[in-house]
Amino acid sequence: ILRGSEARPHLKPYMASLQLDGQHVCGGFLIAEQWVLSAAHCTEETDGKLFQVLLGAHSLTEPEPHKRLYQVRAQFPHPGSNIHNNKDDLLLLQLEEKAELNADVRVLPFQREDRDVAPDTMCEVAGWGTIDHSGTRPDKLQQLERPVISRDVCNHRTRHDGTITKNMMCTDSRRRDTCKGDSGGPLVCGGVAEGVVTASSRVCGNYKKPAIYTRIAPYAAWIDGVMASADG
Ligand SMILES: CC(C)CC(=O)Nc1cccc(-c2cccc(CN)c2)c1
Repeated sequence: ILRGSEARPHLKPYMASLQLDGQHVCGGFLIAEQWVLSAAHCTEETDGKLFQVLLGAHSLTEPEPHKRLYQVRAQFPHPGSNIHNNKDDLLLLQLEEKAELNADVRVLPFQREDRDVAPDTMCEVAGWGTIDHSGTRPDKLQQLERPVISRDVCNHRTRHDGTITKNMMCTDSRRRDTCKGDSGGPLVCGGVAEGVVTASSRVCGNYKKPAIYTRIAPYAAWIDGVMASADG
């Protein structure tokens, strides 16, 4: 998160840190006791290894009462996702066991009605992604409030030039923006997860490249189907 602020500790108890060998790679969030939603492109540099999922954390390094690292039983990238574009950029992770829910670990509901969030709506995004252009990583969760911008503005030829589909949404990226390592985190509008951070053009803080999110509502059936089939 570029030019955000430290989140109030444990006030976003749905936040997950997807880790490899103890290193934060991407964000995610708890959508059910045994399921975390994130971004498929986060698996680009994992060469087949499974993530570990840190829940209940504010600091990535300090001991905290309800902080716990969960093993992942299985990862389900959306079948339509690929490394060449941002399409269907969703990843479901089934935890090895149900997460222990408490004040610092809670499920976040996601939007199921497939209707665009109105432009200028203020939404919030959080993550442990880089906080400056030198790639400095924060130890503590950062947050940022950003206004939604219309798909037409986001698709302008000087912005994302028609690549934003009806399954994506955008927020203003002037100065304050999501960045590397924030992918997979939720865009929360009115207490409901409306989108999942995608890497889009992999530039940060440039107003000509608004932040892009995969809208969740169009994928509700896919999410329910995977959870139902894998839970048995
Ligand atoms: C395996 C993955 C971590 C690779 C990756 O995602 N790289 C990467 C590099 C630069 C910017 C970003 C990035 C993320 C989220 C939002 C944005 C744009 N606001 C950029 C993402």
